[in-house]
This record gives sequence, C-alpha cells and structure tokens, in this order.
Amino acid sequence: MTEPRMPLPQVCVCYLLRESEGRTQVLLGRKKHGLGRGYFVGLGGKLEPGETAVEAAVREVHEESGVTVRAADLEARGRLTYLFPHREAWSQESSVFVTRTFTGVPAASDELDPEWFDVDRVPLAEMWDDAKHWLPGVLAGGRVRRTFTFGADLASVVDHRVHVA
Ligand SMILES: CNc1ncnc2c1ncn2[C@@H]1O[C@H](COP(=O)(O)OP(=O)(O)OP(=O)(O)O)[C@@H](O)[C@H]1O
Repeated sequence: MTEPRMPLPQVCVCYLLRESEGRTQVLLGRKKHGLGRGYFVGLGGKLEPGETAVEAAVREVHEESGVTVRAADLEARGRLTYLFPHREAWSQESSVFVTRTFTGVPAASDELDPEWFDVDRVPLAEMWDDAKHWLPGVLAGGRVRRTFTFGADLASVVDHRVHVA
C-alpha cells in the first residue's frame, strides 16, 4: 500500500460518556441509512466544506441526537484511516472525539436511535470490524492512530497497523 493516494474524505465520530449507577456508559446508535447501515456507531459523519473536525462533531452530535456539545469540551483522541481497496469510494479518515460534557437528552433522529451502553458491554459484534481493535481502549481513556484495511467482503479487517504514512 505504498502508491500515492488522493486525500481521503474526512469524517468524525464523537463518543458521549456518562456515569449511571456507578458505571460508565457510552452513547451509540444503530445506523439507519448509508454507509454502515445496521451497525452500531458513535455519533458522527462527514465534514462539510470549510468545517474542522471539531465543528463537524458538534454539528453531527446535535443533528443525530438533539444533544448539544461545545467544541471546547471535546477531547481529541486520535485518528483512524479506513481503507477499502475493493471499494475506494468508502475509504475515509476519521477524527475521534470523546466528551462527558453535554446538555440535553438524546432523542431518535433520521440517522439513528441513540442508546446508552456500559463501556464494558459495547456491542462490538454489531459494529464495524475495526472497532474491537481500538474502541475499548479509547473508551477507557486512551488515544488511537491506526490504519485499517478492509477485505473484498467490505466488512472484515484484513490488515491493521499503527500508522501508514
Ligand atoms: C469502516 N470502519 C468504520 N469503523 C467505525 N466507524 C466508522 C467506520 N466507517 C465510518 N465510520 C463512522 O461513520 C461515520 C461516517 O459515516 P458516513 O456514512 O460516511 O457519514 P454520514 O453519516 O455523514 O453520511 P451518510 O448519510 O452515511 O452518507 C463517522 O462517524 C465514522 O467515524
């Protein structure tokens, strides 16, 4: 994978965390449309022209759940590169954010029905295949910089590495 690539489409994802009865929970939802339909995902989506990843995360959290987050409260936790050599249009780079500070109660949207999960019980088997490699670490306070390559089935991670220049 050394050939030069066009800049990849930029997306963001933002994990909202809360404490409930002594347990830490994360807000996820099953995606209703588009790329990754049927998978549980964090709130997020594509950056609009001229937007920074943080600005996009603030907007997407609100659009998808009705919850308000402030840019200053988002913790940048890293970047993920998703490569789909068998479907180049799906390749993306994602900026990952986490926050415990938000206002409002999550509500269903056209994109997903938000649901709280204990962080040690996230539905990894119903998420994109890459999530099991990094999401538990990020939800436990860590950072991530990884590149994942998906196979011909467009679902399985066939290679993952800490960084591809
Ligand atoms: C391939 N492995 C993956 N693993 C984990 N999460 C993945 C993902 N691939 C995309 N994501 C997330 O999905 C959102 C973008 O989704 P994406 O569909 O591109 O954007 P958006 O919802 O704006 O548009 P559509 O309505 O679907 O066109 C964004 O949060 C991004 O982090």
